Amino acid sequence: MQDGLVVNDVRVRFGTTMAVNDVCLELAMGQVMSILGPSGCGKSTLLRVIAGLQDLEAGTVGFDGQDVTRVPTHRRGFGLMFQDGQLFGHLDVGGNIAYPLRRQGVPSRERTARITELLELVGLAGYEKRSITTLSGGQQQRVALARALAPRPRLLLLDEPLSALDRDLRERLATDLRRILTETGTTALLVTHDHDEALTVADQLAVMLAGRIVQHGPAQQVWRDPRGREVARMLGYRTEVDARRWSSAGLPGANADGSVLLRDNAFRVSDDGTVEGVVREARAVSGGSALAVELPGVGLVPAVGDDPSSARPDESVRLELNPHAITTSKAEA
Ligand SMILES: Nc1ncnc2c1ncn2[C@@H]1O[C@H](COP(=O)(O)OP(=O)(O)OP(=O)(O)O)[C@@H](O)[C@H]1O
Repeated sequence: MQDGLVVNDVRVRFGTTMAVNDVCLELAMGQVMSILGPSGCGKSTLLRVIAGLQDLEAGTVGFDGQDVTRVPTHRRGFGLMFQDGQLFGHLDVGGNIAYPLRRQGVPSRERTARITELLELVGLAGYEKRSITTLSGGQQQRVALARALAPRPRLLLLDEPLSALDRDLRERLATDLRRILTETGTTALLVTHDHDEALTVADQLAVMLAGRIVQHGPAQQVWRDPRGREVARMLGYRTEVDARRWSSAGLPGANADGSVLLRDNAFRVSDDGTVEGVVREARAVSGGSALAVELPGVGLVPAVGDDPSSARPDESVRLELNPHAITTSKAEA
C-alpha cells in the first residue's frame, strides 16, 4: 500500500440510498485534493468514512501503508474542520487552539509557542486572549483551522469549511487556505460544491456525482478537459449550445455532433469580435458587465463586457470567443 490515503471500493447505504457507491481514491502525502460535487452527492458521507465517523458496508480506508478501516477516529491522527468551526464558546482563542495540544500532553511552554506560531500562520497574530464570540465568521474559521492544524494531523479533512462565509471572504480565505496547507506541507482533503474554491485550494480534483467519483486527476487537467456534460456543469460550464448550430455560425471548436458547453466568460464584447448578436440581458458585476446575447442561428450565449455600461438590452454587439472557456460534449447515445 502506498504512503498517502488509499480509499478502496467504499460503499455506504442509507436505506435504499446508495450514498457512496464503490468509491476509490488515492492521495499522495503532501498533496491537497478537492472533492467537488452537488448537494446530496455523498461527499460528506465519504469524508466521514475517511474520518472514521461513518460505518461502511464495504471497502477499506488505508493511510501511510496501514489499513485504518477499523481504527477509531481519535486514533487515526486525522484533523477535521467543518463549515461551522465548532469552536468552544467558553474558551478564548488561545484556549481553543490549546485544546488538542493539551489532550496530546504537550507541555505549557511548547503550547504557547505553537499557538503563537499558528495564529501568525492564519493571520491572527496577537488574538490569544480574544473571546470567540467577538470574532467575525471569517476569523472564527481561521481559529478553527489553527486548532485543526495544532496537533500536526497526518491528514486534514475539511468539510465545506468556507461555505458559511460571504463570497469575497470565501475567495480570500480559499487563497489563504491554499498557502497555509502548502507552507505546512499538510496532506488534505477538501469537500466543496464550489468549483472556484475547489480549484483555488487543491492540486488534485475529484468530481463526485450520485455517490460515485466520475472523474479525478490533476486539478488543472480536470478543469481543462471535463468528461461529460454533468462534470462540465459542475465545473461552471453552465450554457449548452447545439454543436451543429455553433459550427454553422462560423464558430470554431465544435465536434460534428453533440454540444458545445460554455463558461460565463466564453465571449467578450469587442469591436474586433467575429460574431454579432443582440443583448437580451445586461447586469453590472464587479469586473464589468455580465450579458446574455442572442447570436443568430445559435441562441443565447453568455458574454462579459469590460465596463458596467458596455452594452444595454436590445443593442447589437460584436463578440470575441475565448477558446479556453468552452468545451465539447458528445451526443448522448
Ligand atoms: N444519516 C443519514 N441517514 C439517512 N440518509 C442519509 C444520512 N446521511 C446522508 N444521507 C443521505 O445520503 C446522501 C448523501 O448525503 P451527504 O450528506 O453525504 O451529501 P453531500 O454531498 O455532502 O451533500 P451536502 O453538500 O448537501 O451536505 C443524501 O441523499 C442524504 O440524504
